[in-house]
Amino acid sequence: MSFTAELRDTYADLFEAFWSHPFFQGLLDATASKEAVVHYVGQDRQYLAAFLRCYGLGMAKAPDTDWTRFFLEGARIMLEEEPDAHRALVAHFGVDYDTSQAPRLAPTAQAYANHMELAGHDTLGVLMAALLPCQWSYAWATLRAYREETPGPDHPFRAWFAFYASEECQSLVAEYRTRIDALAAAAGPEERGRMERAFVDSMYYEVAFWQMAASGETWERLPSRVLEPRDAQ
Ligand SMILES: Cc1ncc(CO)c(N)n1
Repeated sequence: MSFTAELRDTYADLFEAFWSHPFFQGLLDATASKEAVVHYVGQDRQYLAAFLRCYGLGMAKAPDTDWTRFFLEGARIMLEEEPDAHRALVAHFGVDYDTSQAPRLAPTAQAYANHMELAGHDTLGVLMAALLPCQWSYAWATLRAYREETPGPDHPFRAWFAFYASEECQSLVAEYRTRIDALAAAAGPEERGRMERAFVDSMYYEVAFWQMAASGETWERLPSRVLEPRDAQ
């Protein structure tokens, strides 16, 4: 079995948690609240900016121009096409995409971005393993949505589902997997272990990102005793 097929198998529970999270299910049955969706889009916009910086770290590691082109194409899709998927989410609530920006990443989203960036200071294989869940979880879950209960033409978030389930996003995942499988096959057991860890942590953060959106997590929502510590005893 390939490295990524083994990851899929071993961490099937995380894929299921991603699918069944109430926020994703709320997008699927179109019951997600305006507040949660707008919070999600504001955070995700900044998350994607962080992801693009990781593509920059990948470019700095590219062993040849084939890899450079891979990162370039991934960045192009993220810059030019993914924002339209976001627009489709907030448009349903009459919210303008450009005004749904968050001033900064919430703790969970920041932790995820930090994790990916740190992986960008390890090997190309570790970086790729940390980036894979972003592409894979969305492409997998939206394709499953199409197979199980196709978001129809009247679905308010149809364009969002259609983007991630598209042939373009599916083949991007396939390409990520081919490249990661080759890197894993060439890596020693220690590096492969770090690749697995990087992947699992990102999968965990993908589920946590839904929770961040659903709960409206921000730094400001920390309990007041943390923000305003009492005098030291
Ligand atoms: C947090 C997160 N993960 C994955 C994707 C898919 O690109 C996204 N837009 N946001």
